[in-house]
Amino acid sequence: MPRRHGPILERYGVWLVAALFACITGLGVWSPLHRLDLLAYDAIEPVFRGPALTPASVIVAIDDDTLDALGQWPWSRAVHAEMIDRLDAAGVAAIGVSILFSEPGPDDTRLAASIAASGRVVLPVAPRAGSGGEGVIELLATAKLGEGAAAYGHVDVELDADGLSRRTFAQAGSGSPHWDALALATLKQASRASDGGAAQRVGADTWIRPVTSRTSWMRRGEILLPYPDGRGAPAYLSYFDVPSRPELLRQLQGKTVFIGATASGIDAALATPAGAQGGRMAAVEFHARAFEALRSGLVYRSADPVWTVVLSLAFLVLPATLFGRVPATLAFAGLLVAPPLGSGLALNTLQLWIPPMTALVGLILGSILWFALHLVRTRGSLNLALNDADATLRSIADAVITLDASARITLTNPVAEQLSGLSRSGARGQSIDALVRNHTEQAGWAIEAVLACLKTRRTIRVPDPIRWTTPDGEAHMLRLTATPVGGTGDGAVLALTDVTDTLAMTARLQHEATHDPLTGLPNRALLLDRLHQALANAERRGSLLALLFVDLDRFKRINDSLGHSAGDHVLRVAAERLQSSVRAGDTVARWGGDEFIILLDNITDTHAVVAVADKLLGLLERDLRTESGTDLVLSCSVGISIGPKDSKDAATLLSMADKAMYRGKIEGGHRYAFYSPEMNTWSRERLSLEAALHHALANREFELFYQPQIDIATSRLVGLESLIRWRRPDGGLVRPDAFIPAAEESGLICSIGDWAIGEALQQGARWRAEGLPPVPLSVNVSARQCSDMRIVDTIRHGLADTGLEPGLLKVEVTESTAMHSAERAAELLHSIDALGVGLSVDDFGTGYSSLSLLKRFPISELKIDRSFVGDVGREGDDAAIVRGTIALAHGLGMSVVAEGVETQAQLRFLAGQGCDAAQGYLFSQPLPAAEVREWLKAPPPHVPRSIHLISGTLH
Ligand SMILES: Nc1nc2c(ncn2[C@@H]2O[C@@H]3COP(=O)(O)O[C@H]4[C@@H](O)[C@H](n5cnc6c(=O)[nH]c(N)nc65)O[C@@H]4COP(=O)(O)O[C@H]3[C@H]2O)c(=O)[nH]1
Repeated sequence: MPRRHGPILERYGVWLVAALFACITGLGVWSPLHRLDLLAYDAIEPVFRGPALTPASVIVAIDDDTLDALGQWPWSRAVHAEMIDRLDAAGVAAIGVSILFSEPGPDDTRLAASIAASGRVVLPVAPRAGSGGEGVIELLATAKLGEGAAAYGHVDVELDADGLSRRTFAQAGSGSPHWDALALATLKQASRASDGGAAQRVGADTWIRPVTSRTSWMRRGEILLPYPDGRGAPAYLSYFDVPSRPELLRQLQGKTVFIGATASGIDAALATPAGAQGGRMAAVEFHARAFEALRSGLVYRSADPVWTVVLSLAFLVLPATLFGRVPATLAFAGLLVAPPLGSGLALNTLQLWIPPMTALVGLILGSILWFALHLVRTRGSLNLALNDADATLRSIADAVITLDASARITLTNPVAEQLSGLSRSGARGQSIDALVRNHTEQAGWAIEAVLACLKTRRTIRVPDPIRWTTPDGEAHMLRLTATPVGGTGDGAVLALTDVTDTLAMTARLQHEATHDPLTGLPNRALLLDRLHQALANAERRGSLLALLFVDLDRFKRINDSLGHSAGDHVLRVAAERLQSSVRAGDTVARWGGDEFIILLDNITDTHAVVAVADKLLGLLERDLRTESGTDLVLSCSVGISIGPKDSKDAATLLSMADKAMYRGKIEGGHRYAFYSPEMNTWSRERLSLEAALHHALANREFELFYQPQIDIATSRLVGLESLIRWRRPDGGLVRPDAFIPAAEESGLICSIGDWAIGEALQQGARWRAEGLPPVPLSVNVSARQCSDMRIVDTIRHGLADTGLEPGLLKVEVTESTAMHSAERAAELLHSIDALGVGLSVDDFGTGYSSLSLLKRFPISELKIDRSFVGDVGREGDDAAIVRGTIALAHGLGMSVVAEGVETQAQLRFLAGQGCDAAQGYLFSQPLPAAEVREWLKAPPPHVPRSIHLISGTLH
C-alpha cells in the first residue's frame, strides 16, 4: 500500500497554519521588513498621491552665498530683525523660523521688537536630551524673543528604521504633546492671517510651558509626509537677496516664509528618501514641505500594527481560496500585486499607510503552504490513481505493454506476461522489436505500428489481427493498437486484444450464414456471391462459366415414403457425390430442397461441362443404402446454362439453368440439358398447361376412349385399353402425350390417374349393367402413381363401389416403372395382384428389364411397344425383339399384346410368332365409350376379315 500523505498533513495542517500565523506576527515586528515597507512607501506613495496645491510657502535660505555676502555665522540678531521687518512690510502671511535663538544675544532687544511688531513669527521648539540622561527637555528661544512670537512649533522629526526622515508629529512636547509641529503652527498662523484675525502672542497662549522639563518627550498625531519629489515643493530664495531686491519682497505678499539655514556647516540637515538619492535635505525645507503637505491635505498616518498583522493573516488564507479556481500563475501574480495595490489605495482614499511587506510575505508563505498541501494531496491522488491503474491493468483481458520513447518496454500487465512468457521485471528495458519477433511472423506490422505511433503521436490500429504463439505453443489471434502517451516523444501503450474466440465465432457465424447446415455446402447467398464474382472474372478474362442446376429425381417420393431422416441421408450422400464430381475450385451449393447448383468457373468450352454432367449422373446412379437398410438408386436432372454466353446476369443464368433442368426432368429425368432460347416459351406454356389441367380436372373435362384388343387366333375382342382424352371447352380433343408429362411433373397425374381408374371401373359396371359381355379393361398408371401404395386403395375402393369383378380390370405399368425400384414395385404389384386385378407391362422393350425381376413380379401380360411392331415386316432387329419378347412372355407364362398394329403384314408376322392379341389402327382407333358398345356385342366385320386373311395366309 502506498503511503497516504493527505490525511497526515490534514491532521497537522492546523499546527502548520498556526506556526505560519506566529511567523507572520513575528514578521510584523521584524525590522528588515520595516525597511522594505519604507522602500515600498517611497515607491507607492508618489503613484497614488492626490493632486497638490500650488505652493504657498517660500524658503528664505541662509545658504553659502548668503554667508559669503553677509559674513560668518552667527550674525548679529539685528540682521534677522531687519529681515522680519522687511518681510512683515512685504505682507507675508506667516514666518516660520527654524533657527533656535535659545542663547541670549546682544541684539535680542531689537529682534524681539521686530518679532513682536510682526506678530506672525513662529519660533521653533526642539527636543534635547536632558542632562544626566533623564528625560527630554524642550529647547526654546529666549524668553525675551519668545514673548513676541505668534506661536512656537516643535521641530521634532522621526527617524525611520532606514535612518531617513519621512514623518513628524502634529503635537509633541516634553511630558505631554503640547506643541504643534512648526509646519502646523505656521499653517495655523498663516490661516489666521488670511482670515484677518489678530495675531495671538505666544505669551498670551496658555499652552506655552516653561523652557525646560525633565519628563519624557511625548508625541501625538503622526504626520507621514509625501515622498519629497518636485510636486508642491516650496521655492528657495537666498537670504541676502531678499532685502536688496524689492521685486522679490513684493512677490512674497500673502506667502508663508520659512527662514532657516541651508549652508553647509550650519544647517540641521536631515536624511530623507529624496536626500538618499541626491543629498541631504535642510531642516527648513522639511518643515516647509510639511507645511505644504498639511495645507494640501497630503499627509498620512500609519495603520495600527495590529491591523497590519490581521490583514497579513488574511492574505495567508487568500491563496487557498484563489488557487485552483484561476490559473496558478495568474493567481500568484494577482496576489503579489494585491498588497502594494491595497496600500496605494488606502493611501489615496483613507490617507492611511498600510505597510504591504508583511502581507506580501504572508501571501508568499500562504502560497507555499498551499502548494505544499496541494503537492501532498496530488501525490496522494497520484498514488491512488497509480493503484487504480495497476488494478485495472491487472484485471483487463487485453495484454498491455507500455513503451518509452525509444520503444523499450517499461511496464507489462499479467496478460502480456502470459503471452510473452516474461515477468514484468524481465520484460522491462527490452526492445519491443525483440519481444514481438519471438512470437509472431507478422512482427513487422506490430513494429511499424509502434514506430508510427511514436513518430506521429497518433493512435495506430493494425487492421488485421496478428497470429501470436505463446511460449507454451498456443496460437492466439491478437488485434494490436498503439496509443501515444504523454507529450511529444513520451512513449506509447501497446494493447493486444485477444480476438481468437471472436474470430472463430465470426468464422462460424459466417460459415453458418453462407452454408447449408445439412450438407455443409455453400448456400444460396454464397453461391450468388461467387456467381457474381465468376461472371465478372469471366467477362474480364474472356472465359466462360457453367451453371449446372441439379434436381434429384423422385426425391419427394423418397422423403414421403422413407421418412425425412432417409431424405436427409440421401441429400448428404448426393451432396458428397456432387462435390466429388467437380474440381476443387468449383462450387457445389445447395439451392434448396433437392436442388443443387454447381458453378464451374473458368472453362474454355462446353466439353468440360458435359464431362462433369456425365460424371455426376454416373456418380449419383451408384447404389445407395439408407440408414434403415433400404437400397436406393438416385438419379437427377441437370440443366446447364453458360455465362456470359447465355447471359451476363446471374439471376437470368440461374433461371436458364432451372428451365433446362425442368426440360430434362419432363423428358424423363436422369439426363442433362443445355439451355436453349425456346425453353423460355416452353416453360411459360408448361405453366399455363398445368393451370389448365387443374381446371380441367375440376370441370370434368377429361374422358376415356377405349381401344379394342383383338385375339389374333379367334378375332374375338379380348380387352379394351382405356386412353385418356382432354376435351377442351372449345370442343378440341387433346391427346395424352400433350398433357400427361405436365400432369406427371406437377403431381396432378395422381388425381387424374385416380379419376381414370374410377371412370374405367364405372364404365365397365355400366356396360355390365346393360348386359353387354364382360371384357377386361386396361388402365394406364404412371410411375408417379406407383410411388406409394395409395393406388391399391383407389383400386380396392373403385371395385367395391362399382361391384365389378376384379378380373375385368388390368393395370398397365410401364417397364421402367416396374424395373426402377424393384423392391417397392414388387410390393405394389403383389398388392394389386392380391386384389385379383391383372397386371400388364406396357411399352415392353423400351427399358432394361431384368428377367429375374420379371419372373418375381405377378405380371400376366406383356405389351410390345408399337415402335418395335412398326418395322417387324422388314425382318430386322425389331422383328427379332418382337420374336424374343413373345417367346420370353410365353416362357414366363404371360400373354402378349402387340401395340400399334396397322397393317396386315404386321398382324401376319405377329400371328406367325404366336402373339396372343393385337391392338392398333388395323382394327380400331381409340373410341369414345358410346361407340364401343357395338364392339362389345361383336367385333365389326373388318376384324374377322383381317384375321381370316392372315389365317388364310398362314395356313
Ligand atoms: N401410331 C399408332 N398409334 C396407335 C395405334 N394403335 C394405338 N395407338 C396409340 O398408342 C397409344 C397406346 O397407348 P400407350 O402405349 O399406353 O401410351 C399411352 C399411355 O402411356 C398414355 N396414357 C393414355 N391414357 C392414359 C391414362 O389414363 N393414364 C396414364 N397414366 N397414361 C395414359 O398416353 C399414351 C398415349 O396415348 P394415346 O395418344 O391414346 O395413344 C395410344 C394409342 O392411341 C396404331 O396403330 N398406330
